[in-house]
Amino acid sequence: MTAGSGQVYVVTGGCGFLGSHLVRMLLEHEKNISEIRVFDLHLDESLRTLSNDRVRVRLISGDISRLADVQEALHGSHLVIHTASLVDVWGRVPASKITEVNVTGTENVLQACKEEGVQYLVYTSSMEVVGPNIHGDHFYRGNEDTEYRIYHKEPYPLSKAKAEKLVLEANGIKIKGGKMLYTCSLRPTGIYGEGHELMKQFHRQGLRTGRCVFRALSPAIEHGRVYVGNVAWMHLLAARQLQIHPSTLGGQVYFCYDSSPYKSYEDFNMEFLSACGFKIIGSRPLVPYFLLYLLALLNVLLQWVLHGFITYAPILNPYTLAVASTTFTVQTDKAEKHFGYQPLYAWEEAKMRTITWVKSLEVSGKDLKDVGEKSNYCCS
Ligand SMILES: NC(=O)c1ccc[n+]([C@@H]2O[C@H](COP(=O)([O-])OP(=O)(O)OC[C@H]3O[C@@H](n4cnc5c(N)ncnc54)[C@H](O)[C@@H]3O)[C@@H](O)[C@H]2O)c1
Ligand SMILES: C[C@@H](CO)CCC[C@@H](C)[C@H]1CC[C@H]2[C@@H]3[C@H](O)C=C4C[C@@H](O)CC[C@]4(C)[C@H]3CC[C@]12C
Repeated sequence: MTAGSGQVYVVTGGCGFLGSHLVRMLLEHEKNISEIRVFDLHLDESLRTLSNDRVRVRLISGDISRLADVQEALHGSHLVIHTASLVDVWGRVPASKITEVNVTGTENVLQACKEEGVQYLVYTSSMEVVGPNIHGDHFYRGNEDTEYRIYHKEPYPLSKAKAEKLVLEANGIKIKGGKMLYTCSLRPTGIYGEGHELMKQFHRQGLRTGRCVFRALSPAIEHGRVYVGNVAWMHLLAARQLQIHPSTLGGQVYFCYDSSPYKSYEDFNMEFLSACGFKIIGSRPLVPYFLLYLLALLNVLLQWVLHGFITYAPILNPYTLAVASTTFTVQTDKAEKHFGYQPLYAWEEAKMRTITWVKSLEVSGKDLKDVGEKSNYCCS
């Protein structure tokens, strides 16, 4: 059967940062679908207006950790792209909740595929299922076969690794109707682009310091980043090709990559923030690592003391510092070899799209008001 021809796709977490780009990507580039079911705990009603005379965008409110919700959403569908996840490395939610959503939620998706006879599942995993580990082992231009000392202690990476394992192990199981389930897993590195919540935080933080970013990380530490539009495009292609070549893609993992430059996390963010007059201060870290680590530990202590009163979840904690301070870059062409993936957006276009969006944060003025900025003050 050719891919498409009036198929029903389910996108779990379809109202999220990646999910919403994926819904728009499917609408624009997947010509053979008749319905996109956007399954999410928090619905973004604006997505409903994207329906057109060819494709219906159907918003379904539900909890991935409730099997009945997932079964109902998948009933009669052809393929699931499972992006729903609690993305938390800051201690905002309890570990049990992260496991409930990311692991039990994935178990529910697999169970529902089996019971509803859904043959194809593309899972949105993460670079974090590999690393970086907290030992500081660098992963330099690695690929899907690179040996690495994987060591997970934090709830989020643990949950993504467990979920991915479940998805890959489910490849080839018998489902209702005597057919087989085919699965594959995509591992984005740090995703950036329009709507990235963390970028909003960095922008707001920078406004508070007079558009100055004080360098805290070594510029020698490279972090792989990938544009959200290319991650969405890779998901679309994987979904399409999993149906045509299930024996090639089934049970496989693929890093998500594009031509975004390898840079330190801060220098990469400055590619966009500098277009708004932000300046990075210091050619090397302005504070020694041990002081940053002490600050990270203080944040953990404050989070513990304030627990129950307020949710104190600053960007910096020992885990995020460890990840930010360890090189993790991928260099692979497995997705190209297996299903013809080529980035849809070149770096320059991804950069300009992101800059346009970051600039829109200023136009809205909300951020400026929040931090009492009177003018476009630029530090020297
Ligand atoms: N953002 C990144 O840098 C990055 C990198 C690698 C992988 N990923 C993965 O990409 C996927 C999407 O991440 P994102 O950055 O778009 O996050 P996001 O938080 O913007 O989107 C996640 C979506 O899942 C939904 N969700 C959460 N709990 C749910 C539940 N119980 N039931 C139903 N829906 C629920 C949320 O409402 C949200 O819309 C995740 O699986 C994440 O692990 C993200
Ligand atoms: C020390 C600060 C001074 O500016 C900078 C801290 C940056 C960190 C908050 C981020 C550095 C690397 C990020 C992670 C990476 O991009 C990949 C991820 C995988 C994804 O599945 C979830 C998000 C994340 C863990 C991401 C989180 C933020 C960083 C640790």
